[in-house]
Amino acid sequence: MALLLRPPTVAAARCVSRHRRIHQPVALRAKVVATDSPSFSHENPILHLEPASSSSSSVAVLQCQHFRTCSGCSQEWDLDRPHVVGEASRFFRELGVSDFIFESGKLWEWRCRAKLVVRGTSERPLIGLYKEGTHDIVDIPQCRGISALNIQPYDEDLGSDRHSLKLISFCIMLPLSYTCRNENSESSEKLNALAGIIFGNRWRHLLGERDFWEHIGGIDISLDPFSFGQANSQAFNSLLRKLQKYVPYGSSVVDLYAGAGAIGLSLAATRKCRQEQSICEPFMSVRCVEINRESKSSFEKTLSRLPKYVDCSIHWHSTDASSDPLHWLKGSDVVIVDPPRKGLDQSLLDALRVISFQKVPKAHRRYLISGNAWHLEKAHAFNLFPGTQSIEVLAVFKRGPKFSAKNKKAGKKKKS
Ligand SMILES: C[S@@+](CC[C@H](N)C(=O)[O-])C[C@H]1O[C@@H](n2cnc3c(N)ncnc32)[C@H](O)[C@@H]1O
Repeated sequence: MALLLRPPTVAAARCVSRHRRIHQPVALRAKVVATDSPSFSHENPILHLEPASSSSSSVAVLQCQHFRTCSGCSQEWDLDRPHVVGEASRFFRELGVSDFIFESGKLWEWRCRAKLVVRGTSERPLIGLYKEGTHDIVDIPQCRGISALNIQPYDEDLGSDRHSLKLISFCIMLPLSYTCRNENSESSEKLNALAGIIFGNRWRHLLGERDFWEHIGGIDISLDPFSFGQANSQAFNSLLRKLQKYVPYGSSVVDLYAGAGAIGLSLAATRKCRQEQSICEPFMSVRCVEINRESKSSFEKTLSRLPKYVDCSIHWHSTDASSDPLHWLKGSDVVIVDPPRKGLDQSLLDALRVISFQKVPKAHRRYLISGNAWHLEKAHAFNLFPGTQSIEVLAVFKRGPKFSAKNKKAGKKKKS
């Protein structure tokens, strides 16, 4: 089999634990990237895993009047240090990562996207989340996570920042997708007065700016209502910036579970695939693989706004990443995997093991890092959902077994 994943390859996984209460066990979801050279630096401010000082904990308090009733948040104190971080740290230490780091950004009003339920009456609408374990709506006008409900509507004359626009487009449109399935219904006509409506699997733009743009990871990213979009753009931006440092210039990247291609396209733009690159420099390519066909138009819009100097081969593939995954791994130096919460598809996991270390006996191929097929190199955690027990971890894997500093020294001596 001709596999072009050249050793030593790096893989990075973005893991997520989404647990409402701290006593629940931690589960991690992974996003994988594979690269050739581990060049990276730490330029962003990083919160290391040291006990939080009393002064910092007194500052990072949720102070939300809905905390007891709303199911959105599960941690009221130390928002900059979710309890789950300790568990995650132990988890990664056991896997050989001693310098697990956790980065926290905006702690309030960080949420740019929210799916809220609308109930109540037209005189007194209730907009919020279900009460834990019920179908009762908790109205959350003073929510500290999103500023949507306090925000002034976008004013063409006065202007408004991107954040306001974003909140309006997503907080108004998504609830309508739930209440208005029939385009010809009486209520849908009434709703036509609003900005945009989602009908089943399509949406209609009615007024205002048609396209919604965010500047993340160094590029303008277009997201329509059907494309996956991260809830915390600022923290996602930090994650992307970190990830970019692990991807060598000129890599062949495959972005599996790509959504609208935010990760793949930001790598294409930032890993310097310039026209004027010399003949001996490697040529970068990016393939985005996504099952949701609706994301393609967002991908194409983003592509159209990439800087002119980006001159690498970039392709979109509307398909299931889990069917014939080897096809996507072959010829890739970097594999990014950012699956939905259910995690990586088994077929892809199998393919990653097969492609990474062909000599591992079949019986040992139980986990990505078992049998020394891959080893976990780094883990950077990001506070993507302050107030909850959900963190996202960019985990970097390299192909083959981990060599200790001692072994590395010995190897170098031998070479010389
Ligand atoms: C967590 S989102 C990640 C999106 C993107 N990486 C981002 O950060 O914007 C997971 C994406 O995987 C897609 N997906 C789910 N199952 C898939 C499959 N079997 N093959 C390809 N894409 C899939 C979903 O439609 C969704 O867009």
